[in-house]
Amino acid sequence: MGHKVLEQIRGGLIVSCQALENEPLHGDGIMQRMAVAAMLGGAVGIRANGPEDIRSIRQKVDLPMIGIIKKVYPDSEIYITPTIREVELLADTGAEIISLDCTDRKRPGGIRLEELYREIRERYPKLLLMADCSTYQEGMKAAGLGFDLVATTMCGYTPYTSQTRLPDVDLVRKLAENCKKPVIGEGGIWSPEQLAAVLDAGAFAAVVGTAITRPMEITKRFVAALPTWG
Ligand SMILES: CC(=O)N[C@H](C=O)[C@@H](O)[C@H](O)[C@H](O)COP(=O)(O)O
Repeated sequence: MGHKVLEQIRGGLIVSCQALENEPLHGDGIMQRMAVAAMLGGAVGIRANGPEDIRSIRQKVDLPMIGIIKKVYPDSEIYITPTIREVELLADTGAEIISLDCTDRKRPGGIRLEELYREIRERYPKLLLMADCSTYQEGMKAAGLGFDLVATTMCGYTPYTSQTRLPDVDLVRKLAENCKKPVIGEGGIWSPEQLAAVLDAGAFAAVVGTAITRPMEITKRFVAALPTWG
């Protein structure tokens, strides 16, 4: 199964359709509609947050899904699929790929990434696992552990990486050249030109979220560009 899913997403655009509880587009089947729009627009996959959205999208969209659960624990900064509990919930949804934070930070309960990885593989051998990383070292480590896909998702979102040059095309290139796993360019892609640059740098596929599915953030960018008069 894994191989087929990878072939389906190769060279394509995956659209992230997420709205957290505090965001205007949360609930009411809106992410399902976003995902249908993305599919009709030519997306090859969908990234979604939480069992409810994943199941609802699945009813209308027959594309590979990257499932995550964003959950904040008091003892860790890691919030994308932080523990085995979120993996269990995601495995139940049938999402083909599960993505988890693989940054070099303390995990909830002090569990090490190696331990979590081993447990997931033992219990869910068929799942494809994607590593949301912020640096080259983290990506190489995840690839070495056996993650099926390595993504640049967290670049710019850890205290030791910077948002100033997203998308980090050089990071994509370096990982694609060295990690021997499909690399997913994700994070800060705002234009078709940037998407093309990420793929040109060797990404296997790329994820675009905010620039397509978060109208509040898109509006902010336009508003910020308004000339100030008077
Ligand atoms: C850092 C983090 O929490 N990233 C999240 C991961 O699921 C999402 O909020 C992003 O929208 C997603 O990665 C796509 O990236 P962008 O929205 O920049 O195209």
